[in-house]
Amino acid sequence: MAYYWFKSFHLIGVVVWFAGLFYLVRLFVYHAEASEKKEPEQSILKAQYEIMEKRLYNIITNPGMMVTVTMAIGLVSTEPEVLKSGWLHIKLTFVALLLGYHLYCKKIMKQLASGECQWTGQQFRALNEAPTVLLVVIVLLAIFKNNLPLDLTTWLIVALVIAMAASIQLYAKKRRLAQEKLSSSID
Ligand code: HEM
Repeated sequence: MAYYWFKSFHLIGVVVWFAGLFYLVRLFVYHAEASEKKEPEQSILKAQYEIMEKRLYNIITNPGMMVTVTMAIGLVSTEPEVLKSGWLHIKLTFVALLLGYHLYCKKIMKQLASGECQWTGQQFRALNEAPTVLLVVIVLLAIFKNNLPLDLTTWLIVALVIAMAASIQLYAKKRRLAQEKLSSSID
């Protein structure tokens, strides 16, 4: 029974962690784009995004990560046999990348707060696709385990996910260009 409790809260942790990661980098987009605004709007926006990022990281993203990892430890200690599974080893490699991404976001947050970050909004938009790829791979490994098929269906699904991510980027770019055109015609 303990295993099911750990698994339930492992999944709840995953949902919270990813909600936090996705929203955090979206805030980085707005934070970076605030540099294009005139004063005092720029300083007001930057100060506000800094507060929002810190709160999001401390109250949602970090606790989500901790719950996921703690419950995962609960899972493997209840059923240590699972540690011998090949799929878990591959999954852990991707989880390590995800943890690296999580820590990198914290570094960016500090750089944005100190005004040292050189990233543009467009670069943050692209960065925000990285956890999507990790999410898809980790979930597929957790569900299919050692039977993850590498056939046409899987590659079609991967292509669909990439196409969706690319179209979101293109749509955002198109919308931004239209916005810039509108504001230059007003000026
Ligand atoms: C901290 C490292 C992690 C470890 C050691 C770990 C370990 C495990 C274990 C042992 C299970 C139970 C498998 C089963 O009973 O069939 C599980 C389930 C699951 N994990 Fe993780 N996990 C980790 C992180 C993650 C992350 C980051 C995600 C999502 C991005 C994730 C997604 C899932 C999913 C969707 C399941 C449910 C699979 C099922 O019920 O068939 N895990 N995990």
